[in-house]
Amino acid sequence: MTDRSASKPALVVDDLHKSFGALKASNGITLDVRAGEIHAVIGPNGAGKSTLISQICGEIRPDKGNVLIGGDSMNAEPAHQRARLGLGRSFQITQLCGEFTALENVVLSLMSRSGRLFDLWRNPRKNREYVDAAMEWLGRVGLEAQRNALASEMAHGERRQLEMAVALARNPKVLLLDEPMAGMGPEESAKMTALLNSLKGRYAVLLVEHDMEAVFALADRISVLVYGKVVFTGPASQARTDPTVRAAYLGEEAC
Ligand SMILES: Nc1ncnc2c1ncn2[C@@H]1O[C@H](COP(=O)(O)OP(=O)(O)OP(=O)(O)O)[C@@H](O)[C@H]1O
Repeated sequence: MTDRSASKPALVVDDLHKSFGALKASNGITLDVRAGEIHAVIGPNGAGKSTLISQICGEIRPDKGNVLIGGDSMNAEPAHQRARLGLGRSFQITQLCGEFTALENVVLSLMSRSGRLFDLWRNPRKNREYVDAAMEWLGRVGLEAQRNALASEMAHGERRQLEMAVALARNPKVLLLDEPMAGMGPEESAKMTALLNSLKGRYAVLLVEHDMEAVFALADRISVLVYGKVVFTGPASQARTDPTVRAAYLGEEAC
């Protein structure tokens, strides 16, 4: 068995600062995600979770601090280059092509990863290699049977599963999951939790999620963000009982 604690972090966030006017949305955030680890970031509304993700992705520039992937600083890299260097993301609001089928969405993702988007003018389904690979990803997220369904006509939970297939098809090293359970009922949440559980150990995952049941079922470590500051980082089992966490966020939910 590999000793994960000894491995170099796949993602490092080092002293990140970001203000919007007088509001410090990130106030010196430092955390890391190790290879194969699910590290959940939780915190109350407005704590700065989305702002953190946007800075990791390169959509928002920090005022100060650094984001490193595999030990390399990303500060000078635009968002598309970070994606190319191994940063995958599933969005809080779905980003699929609604007029394309589930299969076509994954094929397009594979094409964009291989830099062959110039093939777009052709019918993407003609390309056997992409179609076979896309089918495999659809199988991994449990959507084989829905391959010909239009993304816009799929149920919310299925669209989120498809989004995961689209993100995974790009072969990310680090996966940022921004509220993957948002808008899901208990059944869909349980399905997504099972899917994320099946990915455990293969990717470095930073998970932002309000669904505490899912967080405690999945996370190896939890960081708690309050007013743009990390007030706790540690194993999920400690987060449940830590007095700072309980006072800041979990309250009676953790009981
Ligand atoms: N572009 C912006 N301009 C001004 N203020 C912003 C901007 N983006 C975020 N904020 C503010 O920064 C703070 C952190 O917001 P953020 O969306 O990162 O929090 P969050 O933890 O993701 O919240 P939620 O759980 O509700 O999604 C909030 O007070 C928010 O109003």
